[in-house]
Formats: sequence, C-alpha cells, structure tokens
Amino acid sequence: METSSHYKIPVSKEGLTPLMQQYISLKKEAGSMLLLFRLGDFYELFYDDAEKASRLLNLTLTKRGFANGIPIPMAGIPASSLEQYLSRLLEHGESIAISEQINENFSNIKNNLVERKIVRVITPGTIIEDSLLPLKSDRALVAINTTKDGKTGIAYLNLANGDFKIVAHSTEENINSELHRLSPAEIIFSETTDINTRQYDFTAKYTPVPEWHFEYENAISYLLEHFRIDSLSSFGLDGNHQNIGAAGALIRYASRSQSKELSHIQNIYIERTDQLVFLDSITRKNLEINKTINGDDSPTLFSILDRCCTQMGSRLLRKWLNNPTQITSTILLRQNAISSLINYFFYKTDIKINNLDLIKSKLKQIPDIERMLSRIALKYIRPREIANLKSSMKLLPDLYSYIKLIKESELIENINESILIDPGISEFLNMSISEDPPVSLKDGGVIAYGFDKELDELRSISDNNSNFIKKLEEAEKAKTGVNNLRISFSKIFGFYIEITKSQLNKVPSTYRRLQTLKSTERFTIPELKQWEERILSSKEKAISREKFLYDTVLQYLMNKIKEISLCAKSLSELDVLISLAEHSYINSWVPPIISDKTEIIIDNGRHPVVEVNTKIFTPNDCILNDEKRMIVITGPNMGGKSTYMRQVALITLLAKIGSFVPTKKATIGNIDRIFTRIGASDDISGGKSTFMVEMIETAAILSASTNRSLVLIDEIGRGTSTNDGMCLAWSIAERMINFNRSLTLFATHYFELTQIPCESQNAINVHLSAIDSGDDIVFLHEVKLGPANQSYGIQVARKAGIPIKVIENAREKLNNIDTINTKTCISENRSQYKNKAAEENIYREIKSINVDAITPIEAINKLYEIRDLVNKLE
Ligand SMILES: Nc1ncnc2c1ncn2[C@@H]1O[C@H](COP(=O)(O)OP(=O)(O)OP(=O)(O)O)[C@@H](O)[C@H]1O
Repeated sequence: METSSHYKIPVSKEGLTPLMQQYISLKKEAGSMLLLFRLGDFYELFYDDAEKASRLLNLTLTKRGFANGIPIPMAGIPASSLEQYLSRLLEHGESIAISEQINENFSNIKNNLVERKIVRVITPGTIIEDSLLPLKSDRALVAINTTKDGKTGIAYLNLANGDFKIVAHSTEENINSELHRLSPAEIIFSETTDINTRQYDFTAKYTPVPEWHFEYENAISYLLEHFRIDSLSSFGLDGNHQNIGAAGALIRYASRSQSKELSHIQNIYIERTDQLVFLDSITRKNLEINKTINGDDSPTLFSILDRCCTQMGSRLLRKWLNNPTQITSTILLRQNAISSLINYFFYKTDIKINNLDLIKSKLKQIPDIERMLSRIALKYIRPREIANLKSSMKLLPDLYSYIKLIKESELIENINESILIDPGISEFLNMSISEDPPVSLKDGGVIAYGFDKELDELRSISDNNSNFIKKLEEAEKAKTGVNNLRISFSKIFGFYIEITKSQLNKVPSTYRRLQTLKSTERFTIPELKQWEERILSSKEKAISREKFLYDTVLQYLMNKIKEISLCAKSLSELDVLISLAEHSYINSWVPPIISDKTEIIIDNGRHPVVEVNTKIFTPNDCILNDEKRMIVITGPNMGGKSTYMRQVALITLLAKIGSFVPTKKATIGNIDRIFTRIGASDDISGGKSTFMVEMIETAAILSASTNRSLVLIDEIGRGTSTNDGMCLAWSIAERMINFNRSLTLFATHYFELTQIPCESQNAINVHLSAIDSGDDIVFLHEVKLGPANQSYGIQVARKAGIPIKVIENAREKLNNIDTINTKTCISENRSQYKNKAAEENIYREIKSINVDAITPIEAINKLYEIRDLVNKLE
C-alpha cells in the first residue's frame, strides 16, 4: 500500500519534464483547489489531487511517468464528460481550477509544449452552467466583512443572473438569519478574521480570501474600475466602509473565478432589510418554508405553492416567500394582480377558450432566460440556447395579447409592457441564427444563410463540391478512357481517383500514385489537389467566420441585456402571480386586509400546508391586538396546538408577500418580525443540550422581539424539572406581556400557566378541544375559549400503542399524585387564608389608632398588642 507521502507534489521542479514543470506552476496558482490539467482529450489530475479525485469520483488511480525516479500518481477524466464530473465534485464541496491548452497552433508551440492557462475556476458560489445549477433555487455567493472596529458588512452576488446587492443594517447578530434568508452556496471571509464557521448555523462552503481584498481602499478602487465610474455615490454607497469592503472582495473573487470581466454586472443595489419582516434562522426552519423540519423538499410552503411554469418563476416565488415585506404598497399591488387574474381566469363567462391553459402553455415553453444572460455576457452560451431564446421571443407577442385582456391591475399592466420587448431583437435572431443549430460552433451551421455574404460564399464552395467532382470525374473518364474511374474522399488521403487494376495500363503519367489496394489503385492529379485545398480552407474559413459572427450576435444581445433581463423578470413575476392565483382559487383563499395597526385578526384560518394534506381541516379564529396580546394555548398532545400557532404565522407571512391567505376573512397589521420557539431539538455537535438550545432561542426572542412582533412559543421549559420549567415558562410569559409586549401565542402543558389571564387583562386562555370517551380520545382540533380541563397525555400514549400494563400503572400513579397534590393544595390554601385574615386584622388595628389623641402608655400597650398579632402569623 502506498503511503500518503507518495502523493505529495515535488517542492522543486528539478528533474521534471517540461510538461510536469508546467503543471507544477499552474498547481501553485490553483492553490488548494483541484487542478484539472487539459491533456488532449482528457483532464488529468496529479499527486494529492489525483488521490482525492479518484476517491470522490471513483476513478482509477494510476501513474504517469516518473519524477526523479518516483512514479507520478495520476487520475483522468474524459473532456467530453467534464460537466458530469464537475457536478459531483461540487456536491462534495470542492472548488476546481480548469486549465486549458491555449495555443494549439503548431507554429506557436515552444519547446514542444502547448501553452496552458487556468481559464476558469468553479467554486460552489460561482457556477453559471445550467447543468450544474439547481433549477428552482439560487446559489448565491456571500461576502462577510467583519472589520477591526466590530462592524459587519454583507454583500451577495448571484452570478447566474447578475444580482449584486449590499445588505444594509447588517450586524454580527443577524448574520445567521441573513445566511438563512440568502441561502448561499459559498461564503467568503477574510483569512485573518477569527470567523468560526461553526458559529454560523448554516452549511455552505466557507472560503477564506486575503484580508486586503476586504480593505476599504482596495475594495473601492476595484469596484470603481469594475463599474468604470469615479464615485460610488450614484449607487448610494458612499462612506459605508464595511459594506464596500464586502462588495469589493466579492466582485474580485467572482471575476477571478471566470478569468473575465463580469461586464453584465452593471449595478449594485442596497437591500433594506428593515423593510422586510424579519425572520430568524430558527423561524425559517420551524415554519417549513423551504424544507421540512426533517430536511425534505416537500411538503413545504414553497412546494405546495409552486405551480410555476418556468424555473425563473419558481425561483422568484422562493424569493418572495423568504422576503416578506413591510411595504404595504408592494403587498397591495400583488394582491390586486392576483384578484384580477382570478377574475379573468375563473369568473369571466364571456371568454370561451381556457386562457389560463393557453398562457401557461406559452410560459412552459420559455427557457431560463435569466440565467442565459450571464452566459451570454461571459460567452459561455451554446448555439442551441440562443436558438431557444429565439423561439421564446416569438411567443411573446401572443402572450402580450392574452395578458392585455386582464384589466384593473397596475402590476399586470407594467409586467405586460416589459414582456413586449423590441421586436428588432426577435428579427435579428431570426436573421442571424439558423433554425436548428448544432451543439457546438465547431460543427458549423450555426449562422443562418443570408445573414453574411462572405460566409455564404465560403459555404457555396463546399456546397458546389459534388457538382465539381462529378464534372471532373466525367472529364477524366473521357480523357483516359477508363469508364469505371471514380473520385472519392478519405480522411487520410483526401480526394483520390480510384482505378481498377485491369485498367492500369490506361493511367496517364500525370497521375501520381497514392495507395495500392488488392484490386484497385488510388491516384491524385493537380486539379484535384487544388480543389481539395480550396474546399478545406473554405470550410475552415467558414467556421472561423461563423465564430466571428456568433460573437457579433452575442455582442448585440449584450447591448440588449437590460431589456431582455427586464422581460425575464416580468415573465417570472407573471408566472408567480398566476401560480398564486390558481392556488388561491382552488383552495378558496382570500385577500387579507392590510392594516397599519398592530393586530392579527383571523376568521376561520387554516394551515396552508396541512389543509392540502388533510381530508377535513378544522378552521380556527385568532384575535391578537393591542388589548389581547397573548393567547395561552392548552390542550391535549396531538390536539393541534402547533398547527394552530404555525398557521397564524404562515397566514401572516403569506399576507406579507402579497398573497391571498387560507381564511374566510383576515386583517393582518403592521408586523415587523416573526419569532418561533417550537419543538425540541438538540445541537449535540455544537455542544448544546435540548434545554440549552431552548433557552438560547428564548433569550434571542426576549432580546429582539418588539411590540410589533409576532411570537410563537411552544412548550417552553420541558427539558428541566417540572417546577423549574414551569416557573421559567411563567416568568418568560410575564416578560412577554409586560415588557416586550409582542403579539404572542404561548402553548403550554403547564396548567398553572392558565392563571396568566387572571393576572393580566392582555392575555386570554384558549384550548384545543377533544372528547375523551373513556377508552379513546377524539381530537376535534377546535380552538375554544378558556383553559383545557385535563391533559389526556395517558390517552394519547395509549393511542400510540404503549402496552396496556404501562398505561394502567401510569393511571394509578397519576391518581396518587393527584391525591397528594390536592391535599397539599387544600392545606396550602387554608394556611394562606388564615394568614390573609390575620394580616387584615393587623391592618385594621393600626388604622384605628388615633395618633393625635393617644397617650404614651396607651401607645406602648397598642404596640404590644400588634406584636402579639404579628407573632401569630405563620
Ligand atoms: N385544525 C386541524 N384540522 C385538522 N387536523 C388537524 C388540525 N390541527 C392539527 N391537525 C392534525 O393533528 C396533528 C397534530 O397536531 P399538532 O402537532 O399541532 O398537535 P399538538 O397539540 O401540537 O401536539 P403536541 O402537544 O403533541 O406537540 C397534525 O399533524 C394534523 O394532522
């Protein structure tokens, strides 16, 4: 077995072949990334890289020559299957540098060595290839800049669609929630900061980059150069050092990955997170927006709503769900658009054709234009993709005319205006790109006939080939008298004249022999050779002319990028709105009233995900407002407490993205944040117990929730002793009512906590009802006023299949505990009552003293009496 030292790359280039010396130089450049070194039809990996790739990709680890007598470990992958291997390496979180043979023209080769360069670096956050990207989600690249004076800057870039943003108001505390909101594939940070990747509860590739990339001066000059401007003030970015540091480092890293300028990134936006409804990372998880608690893709809020026809639409829907907004005008525009779509699709009786299907069928034919744009800008786009773009452009006028019939929505009107882009683009693509282009430019036939005269002439030469050959064949037959003379083509000899051996005596001396076969001989003549050169050079010239013209087409599209990108954005917006409208209609969702008070009023609310997976869902109401800020929820296990709480949060969230909601009626007020503390999970790898996790999450809620926040707290205090747990839960509830004053749903199994509404008029008790029929329990899932009168834990355990003996034993123990508790309660109550009476007596005594009239002796005696009364207190 070889030891790992065999895989170590040599420190010096001495004794290495020129090829390996070239490899070592490029590997130094690639650093810790895997270097795919192009050698003919293969990409090869050497030393450590070979060992790693063979392990991760299941490749044979072999050897390629020797370095100073030691075999060089090597693994290779065929160039034709590159993308498939790349995707597997990326899945393992690897970053890859690709080196290509740059100048294969023989006259330029020095020392028999083709020049090679790293042309591309692919890291999880810098992918633009469609085949490597998830279809329905983005893979952002995030930069976190933590400056020496403790400030935090966050910037993010979606290289595949060119979205480049700075996150305003970033702080160390909200990094986690930002990471969950943006869901990046890769995070870059300064190698000198003590960023402890484990402190962020988000899984991604964490890549350190040199500190100077984040330094303000370097970052700003890189950004100015990138945008070719003198000041960042036009982006509203002046002076914010930490954000500019993050943005500069980010664009430098992304540009380097492509070894090209990212000319399609023409703007940087500031994202005002204070205008969003804040959701921390735990809340995003608990509400199962993108993934279920178990990490599955469905059923989630996204999965049930995603009826989108385009991938762009699905990605935008995910974005909306993860960015609920506090801007009422945005919400109302979307709500109004959904209403108009529903009216048009489902209630318009004068339209005979099914317009919903018609529009959806058009949308389904639209490719991922958004992602194409960056591939156009970086010139990675394949001819067939441009052909797809061309065909989709043809669909737009029809789509426009259908949408035009939808009235009374400003948003739909705006969307439609951007859908109808300059018809010149479609015309240009029709003229320039052939109907069915080949996969690769090298094969020729990408540019349409009639687009370029020079190309057409070059093509006509080869098109004339069969004519010319036929004529020459006839002429040579006549000249030589060889009737069966034939002109053919082979890859090795090019064009040749074939003559059977029996006719050889007729071959003229001007014929030059090329090859002798069993029964024939092959010859060439000067006319044939000249023709061959003309043909081959015209083919070569035609391909290079096509490459040039293809670049011209790309350049044309680059100049139209803003317009096409706006069109793509509008198509995705339309797709999301149609998806929401269809779901709302089918499931009887309604538009909520958006109010500016702090309130949530839900009439017959349902859980959006549970309702589609349950035969009969019991709707429930919820009223939270300035007067009733806390609802204490009790009821049996499995009674529906968590579902009820989550549905209130999800209805609020849906209202805040401008969607309709699963209710009969709803008013959703001015909510700034949603927090949840639901269920028990421990973080063993992070060294935290269930109880610790619970307390950390609750501490975060207590410190960050405001009087405009919605807070869900489910069964707090379970992980410790009953008394500690109950008292903590009680005290936390009191803090929420009296200090944070958030709108709070507080579910608990501690019946003692149903006292809270007696102490505070801002709280009420509700319970989830159930019927106990002795042997069985039936959950009604109905929220009723007042506290639950029993816990049903034992009945639920019985239903779950706990052995009957264990159940009976538990019942017995419960009876005993109840008797002890009742006794204690009675005696405690009695003594409390007695004390109260004695205190009142003392109070009366003191109050009855007439201080102005009493003599000193009487005063002393009174004092003795009062002391005796106090002594009687227990
Ligand atoms: N309103 C409802 N209508 C119909 N089915 C419901 C309703 N609410 C809950 N359910 C069903 O009951 C199941 C249990 O609900 P849920 O988890 O909310 O109960 P719970 O009271 O929180 O239980 P536990 O206290 O054990 O956590 C859900 O999975 C759902 O299928």
